[in-house]
Amino acid sequence: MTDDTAILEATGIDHDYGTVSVLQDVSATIQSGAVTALIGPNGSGKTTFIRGLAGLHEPTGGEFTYHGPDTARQIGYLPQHPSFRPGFTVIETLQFYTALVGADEADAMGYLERVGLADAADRPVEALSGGMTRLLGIAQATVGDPPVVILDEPGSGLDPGMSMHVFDIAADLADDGIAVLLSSHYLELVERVADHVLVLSNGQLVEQGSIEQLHSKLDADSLRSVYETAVGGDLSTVHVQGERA
Ligand SMILES: Nc1ncnc2c1ncn2[C@@H]1O[C@H](COP(=O)(O)OP(=O)(O)OP(=O)(O)O)[C@@H](O)[C@H]1O
Repeated sequence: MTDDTAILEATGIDHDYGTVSVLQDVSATIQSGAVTALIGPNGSGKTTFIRGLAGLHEPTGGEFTYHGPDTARQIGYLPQHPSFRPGFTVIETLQFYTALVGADEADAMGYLERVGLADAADRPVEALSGGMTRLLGIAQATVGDPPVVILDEPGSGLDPGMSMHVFDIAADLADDGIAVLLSSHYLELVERVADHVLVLSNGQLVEQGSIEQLHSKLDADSLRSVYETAVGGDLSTVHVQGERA
């Protein structure tokens, strides 16, 4: 993995909400053919950074640069709380998204099969459980085969088997050459699939590297131990940025 494969780049990103600064000078690259994991405590700025990478909001400072091919869809995105327009079935919903990116509607079932949701194809989206809605969100993020797929907490709300399955999907996408960025609190699963890890704490990138590099740098034998050393402080308190916590 070298910078030659960097497809998405964040340079000196600052993000403020009003007077509250939640990201400070964050720089990172996302590589093709690799899973990059973004980890950090609640409120550390992961979703804010991810939404910026996905082009959903402008940073206060710095810039995001996309270096990839000029495809119909460049970045697929799973939001932290996916929701779909009621009144349509699962397959109709995915067919809508495939049509939107100019892909073949007949491919919709393939995207559903990949996330294990084919049996729910004819179910109305409002009848899906929380976990099934997230799986549909992951399928939606891959529609049109974008070269970058960004998944905000893909394992959240899924049972242990399905969360392992979605991390395996992320690894498979990377094996196919896609740049995958995911955020997660499931450190054991991150450790299993991530090629590169970004550790965000209190709005700053405090560590980054491969699992092996982080183990060796922080003299740690697990990602959990890397996390605890890198994040430090009181792990049982949410640090509310801009407030005294
Ligand atoms: N729209 C907003 N307006 C004001 N503050 C916001 C907004 N969105 C997020 N924040 C604040 O920015 C900080 C970072 O939030 P963010 O959602 O990026 O963190 P996170 O690392 O994704 O957290 P979690 O792991 O809990 O999902 C938090 O203090 C949050 O309250």
